[in-house]
Amino acid sequence: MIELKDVVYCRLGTADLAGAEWFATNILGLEVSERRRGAIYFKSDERAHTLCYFEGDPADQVTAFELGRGEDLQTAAATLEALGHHVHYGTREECEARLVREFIRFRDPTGNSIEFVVRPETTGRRYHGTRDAGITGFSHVGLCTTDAARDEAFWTSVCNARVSDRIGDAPLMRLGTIHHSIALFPFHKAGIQHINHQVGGTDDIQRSFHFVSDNQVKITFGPGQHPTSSAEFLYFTGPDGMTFEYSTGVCEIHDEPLWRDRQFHFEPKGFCKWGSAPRIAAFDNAKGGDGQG
Ligand SMILES: O=C(O)c1cccc(O)c1O
Ligand SMILES: [Fe+2]
Repeated sequence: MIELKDVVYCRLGTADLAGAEWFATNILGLEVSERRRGAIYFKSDERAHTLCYFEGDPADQVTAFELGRGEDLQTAAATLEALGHHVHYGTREECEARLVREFIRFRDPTGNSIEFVVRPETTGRRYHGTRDAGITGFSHVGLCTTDAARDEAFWTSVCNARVSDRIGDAPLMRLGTIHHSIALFPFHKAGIQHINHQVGGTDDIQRSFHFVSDNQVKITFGPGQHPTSSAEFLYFTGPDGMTFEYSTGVCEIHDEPLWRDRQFHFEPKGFCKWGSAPRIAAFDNAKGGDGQG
């Protein structure tokens, strides 16, 4: 069993690095932690970085998870190779570009590019964005899946993810006590479906609803409240069509052996208690999988 501790960063390719920086700082509210040739690193909490935009193909999207120790990485690589995944060992330069000691990269069964990393850098310094979005930290990622049952089995039997709830066939899975760190949404191709940052409270969600729409950024869902995690949320569209979510009040699961995953409807009421309807293809049965949005 590959023991994942947490989701640690996303890397997103873009043809417009300056535009991505503008959005990440002025709309999303992240802090630039470092600029390097062809890449900008963003901070959202005490970690050295939780998002990196780099000059490249927008289809080049990576999600990274932290593992315990170097030995665990060797074991994980052997497990993945035995299952037929091609595993790439990060070179020294690639490790430096990710602020980690070691990492491996492979593709999940859908084809999502995944990195397992050891000893990602932290700063011990709090994050301070120039726009006060109230962000308390990077929290979860939604990945596209072309076969939810197959990919759920990968994350829960090859790795240690546990299903907290399902919306239709979409599993929301935890790695620690937070309701979910990774979620899988049926779609016709691989990719990061959304990137979540937690914010301090309802005020931040409401303030961002106005701020984001006043700045001509497309709001695709919310404000609303998820019946699953009970988090209040807002979704909007970033560079290259990426969906970003703010949420607050995500529940924690502490009764680990007793918790039973619950089944919710894959329709607006399974996604929102307040009556908001998603305008996000992978959240919509009618559109999911046909490639729109
Ligand atoms: O927080 C949740 O429960 C949730 C549910 C559906 C989709 C999401 O992105 C979520 O974060
Ligand atoms: Fe989410």
